[in-house]
Amino acid sequence: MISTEEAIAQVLALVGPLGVETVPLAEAAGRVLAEPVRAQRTQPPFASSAMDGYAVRAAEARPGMVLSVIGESAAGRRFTGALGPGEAVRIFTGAPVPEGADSILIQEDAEREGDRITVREGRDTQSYIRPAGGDFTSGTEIPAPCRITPNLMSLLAAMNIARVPVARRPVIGLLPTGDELVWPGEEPGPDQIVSSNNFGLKALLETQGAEVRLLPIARDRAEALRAALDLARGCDMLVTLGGASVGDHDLVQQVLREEGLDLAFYKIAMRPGKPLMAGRLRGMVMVGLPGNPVSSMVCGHVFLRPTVDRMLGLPAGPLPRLSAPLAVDIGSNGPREHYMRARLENGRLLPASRQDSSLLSVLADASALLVRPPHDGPRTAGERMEYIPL
Ligand SMILES: Nc1nc2c(c(=O)[nH]1)N[C@H]1C(S)=C(S)[C@@H](COP(=O)(O)OP(=O)(O)OC[C@H]3O[C@@H](n4cnc5c(N)ncnc54)[C@H](O)[C@@H]3O)O[C@H]1N2
Ligand code: MOO
Repeated sequence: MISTEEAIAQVLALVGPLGVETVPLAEAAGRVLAEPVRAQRTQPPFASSAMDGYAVRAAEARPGMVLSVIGESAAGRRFTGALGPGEAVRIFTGAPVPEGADSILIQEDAEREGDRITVREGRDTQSYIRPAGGDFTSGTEIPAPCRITPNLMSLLAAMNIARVPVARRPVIGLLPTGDELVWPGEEPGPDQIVSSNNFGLKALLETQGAEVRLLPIARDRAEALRAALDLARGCDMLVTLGGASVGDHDLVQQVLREEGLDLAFYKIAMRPGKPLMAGRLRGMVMVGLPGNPVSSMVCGHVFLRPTVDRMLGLPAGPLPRLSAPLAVDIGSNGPREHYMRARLENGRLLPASRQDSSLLSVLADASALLVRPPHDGPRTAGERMEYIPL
């Protein structure tokens, strides 16, 4: 059995970035910017007012001074003249500051009568002028690669970048296997359960930026697995679910080897996740996840999230870990690195009392995976331990 760290490195070595496509800005959210882009304009394009009020000369806007209002500058419609001595221009937020003005007198500090304003006592003396190019200037670069967050979307739009070069999304086929499985909404037979792993993983992979193809459930027969393989044609990655262990009906490895699977590894020192396998098959990366529902999801986090990142051209490696003190004493660990379902409570890590890899209710309640090295000795409450936030 290889270590989890070694297994992550081996899976990542099987994949690379998939290439670039251009999408309209409105479709770029959540994608990965694949190439640097440059601002097509300067923002603001002119010195603009940050407040509603009057454009004035600061030296003249002293308490008690009377100024005459000679026009108006609104956002989208500027005042075309220039400001002379003793003059003010009515101005609104976002409007261009007229020539000759160097300060905004906010309207709360001006008393207006007809075309005249009087400057009030104790006026706010901030200039309230946003300089041209104060946000960004034409040619400012957004470096790549990076995820296009909602905040970055606003910036790209403001920069007038209407078409965005993004990483092609990896297409991932999810193949549930097992005679016991039915789809959600179906009526399971007396010995059957609802296939859940593919739905959890679909959500996980889509959140990470992949496009998921839900393949039909393959029954525990070689022909069924072969037929499913045909349906996976065109995928960048095939993820099989279940059938990975040593039972008589665990056929995935045997059948896929017959179909050309070049296996990189099988079995890792990880709990849950021991029977994990990975390799290459018909131009796809193949990852075989264990069937136990929590094993599937934990392996999805630990292996598939970095793999999707790599295919998107992002920096990829083991998930970042944080550390926190333990809330309780825990006994020693066995030979596999243990990813314990845990909750963070008042900043302390509390492992769930039941760690069986079939318990989805425990996983759904967890906010962290407490990671214990192989053969870790007993630990006492208060000791700091590493965890992966979920
Ligand atoms: N003698 C041994 N038995 C087992 C070993 C072992 O080393 N020696 N390893 C155990 C470990 S650890 C795991 S993990 C499981 C993995 O088994 P498989 O990958 O072969 O998975 P299945 O046998 O097909 O299913 C296991 C379990 O998970 C349920 N399952 C499967 N697919 C789904 C799905 N899509 N949605 C929901 N639940 C699913 C399935 O019904 C079983 O209950 O093997 C241990 N055994
Ligand atoms: O390793 Mo299995 O994945 O513990 O349940």
